[in-house]
Amino acid sequence: MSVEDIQKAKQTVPFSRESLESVLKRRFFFAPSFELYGGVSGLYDYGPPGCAFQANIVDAWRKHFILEEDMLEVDCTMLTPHDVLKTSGHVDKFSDWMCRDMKTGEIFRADHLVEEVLESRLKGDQEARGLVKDANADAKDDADKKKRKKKVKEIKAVKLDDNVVQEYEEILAKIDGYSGEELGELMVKYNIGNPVTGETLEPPRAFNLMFETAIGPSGQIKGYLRPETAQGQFLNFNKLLEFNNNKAPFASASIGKSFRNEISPRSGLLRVREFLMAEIEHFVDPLEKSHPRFAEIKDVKLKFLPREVQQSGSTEPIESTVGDAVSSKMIDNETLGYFIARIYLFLMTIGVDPTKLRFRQHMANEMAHYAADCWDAELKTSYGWIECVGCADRSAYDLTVHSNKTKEKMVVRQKLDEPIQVTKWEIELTKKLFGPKFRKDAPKVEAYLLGLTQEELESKAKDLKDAGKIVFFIEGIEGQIELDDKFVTIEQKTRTEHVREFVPNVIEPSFGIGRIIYSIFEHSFWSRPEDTARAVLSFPPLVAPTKVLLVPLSNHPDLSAVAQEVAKVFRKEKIPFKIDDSGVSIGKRYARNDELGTPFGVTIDFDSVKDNTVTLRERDSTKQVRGSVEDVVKAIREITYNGTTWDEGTKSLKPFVGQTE
Ligand SMILES: Nc1ncnc2c1ncn2[C@@H]1O[C@H](COP(=O)(O)OP(=O)(O)OP(=O)(O)O)[C@@H](O)[C@H]1O
Repeated sequence: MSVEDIQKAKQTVPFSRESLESVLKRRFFFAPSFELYGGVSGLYDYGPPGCAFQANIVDAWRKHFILEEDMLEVDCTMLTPHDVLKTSGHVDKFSDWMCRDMKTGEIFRADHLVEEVLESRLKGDQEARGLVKDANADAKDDADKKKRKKKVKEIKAVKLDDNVVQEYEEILAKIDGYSGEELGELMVKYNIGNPVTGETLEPPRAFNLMFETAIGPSGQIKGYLRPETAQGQFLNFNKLLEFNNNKAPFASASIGKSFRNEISPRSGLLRVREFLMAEIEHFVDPLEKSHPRFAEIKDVKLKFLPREVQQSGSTEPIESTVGDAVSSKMIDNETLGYFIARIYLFLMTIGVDPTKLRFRQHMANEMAHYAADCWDAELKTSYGWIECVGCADRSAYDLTVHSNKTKEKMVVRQKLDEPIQVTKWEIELTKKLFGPKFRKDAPKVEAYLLGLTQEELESKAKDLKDAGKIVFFIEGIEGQIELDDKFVTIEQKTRTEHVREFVPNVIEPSFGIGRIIYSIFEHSFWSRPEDTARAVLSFPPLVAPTKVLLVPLSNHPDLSAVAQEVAKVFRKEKIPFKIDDSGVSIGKRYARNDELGTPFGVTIDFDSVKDNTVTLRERDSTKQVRGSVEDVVKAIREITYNGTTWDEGTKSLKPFVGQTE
């Protein structure tokens, strides 16, 4: 069955989240954690097919990025001490805006609340204008009708003024960029309160999303569960640079769990409190952000939603090649463009629907102040457009702040062809005076002064000149420290340098694996038009949890014996398979596996006993071909792992019209 045929089937039987959820639950792809105890929102366990699917996606990610790009993988601890996350800015700024209903105690995430309320008012407006089709037109049965009716009831059909519609649309296009204060103003201006009771809510206040903990029995080391894997990679920068023979650019990568205490996690796997992330930190010269392999991807055509389009209140993407997007400066630089294209190619490999993917640029107020540019790969789901991969140019921020805090240089040294004259602030210490004055603290004070940045030295030089002394504090040393020019001199000096030192900039593609997994569930889910109860998950064979369903036609011992022989071959070839020798009809057995997304069925019948041939069935088209076990296994291997098409992979096999579904 071609992609077009599946699209047609999807149009005939519209997507239903309830049906998908029922399949995912029934087949135990994932389930709420601690269900027996009532569950905790935002925490999920993956079952066998979910685990296999996730493992295959991670494997594809590792091959697509780490192997293909020769990245340096690290696996860092999830427990992070306070100082690290204080320096990175997470302790002070990693928060969302929450508001509380003083009467009911309910808590809402302010931006999501504004978004939901305005969206539902716009839907109500559409309905009042007669633009919404009868919600029950394609209801499956009475129960379905009831469910829909309940939903429709929640949306009040109220016509809005045209200018209000425009204001709402503009706000929604910029919803990710508002501050708490701005959200509070919007809530007052548009009378947004508790959506059920209408009660006014407290003004939004910042809620830090990190889970706090204490490390060690004394509880004295304050720490957090990491909210991203990035910090571990930054802190290992010097070791990685050395491992890479001191050459840049290079990239590190890490796959692991991150934790965020989301305010109100309600959209299944899309917003959870513990999730698997795969992150890349590509360290690049700030003056040279071209990419040696850019030519390979420059013709990739993508849908972009740049800042200017969003500012105008539109959500209509622009189609452009990555090459044009970089040369027109829509994307800041080649390396960022290269990664955006590689993200796209990866998402295509694992089964994302290209018509439901766009790259949205962050608005200026949505980006961290240090970021040079940032694009999100957003996937369309029944929950709307969801950010699944962030791709940011974080400039030199992270390495600079950690280096300033720890006084450890984090720089790349590049030998220059021609020496250059460099003027810098330099500090000199009269060390023999430090011992008597500071005793055991002398080394600490010296290290502090020698670690001052150029900006700090400039300002201290001014203090020394104007006030005759410098004044500073050091953590762990009591009181303020004052030093005059007998202890330190700070001067600008010009020297000839043969080596250039620079703090690399970081381009960071950051993948939320769970969000991608859920989006693929939605993108690959459809029902057979001839029997709408028969649902299929059309995963690409590469990532499908199980590749083959092995089905003996009956329980006859001769067939079981052949099945065991064929199973041995799959085991040897390391092709994940399952035998289904349950007594149920072959159609039922296939239907069960369509729901698990198993791409191939291999059927064993009485001819197999005679001539060692088997039937190979393709999940989507239900096409069947026949050949020797050896040829069938070869075809499965080619199609699954080498990306060969069905027609190409099975051309040496004979078409087969035999067992019916
Ligand atoms: N609560 C979550 N549950 C699942 N995945 C998440 C969650 N938060 C972030 N991610 C994933 O991690 C990736 C990188 O995180 P990033 O900090 O850029 O997200 P974010 O901008 O905070 O997301 P959002 O605005 O949706 O909360 C996201 O693209 C997403 O795929």
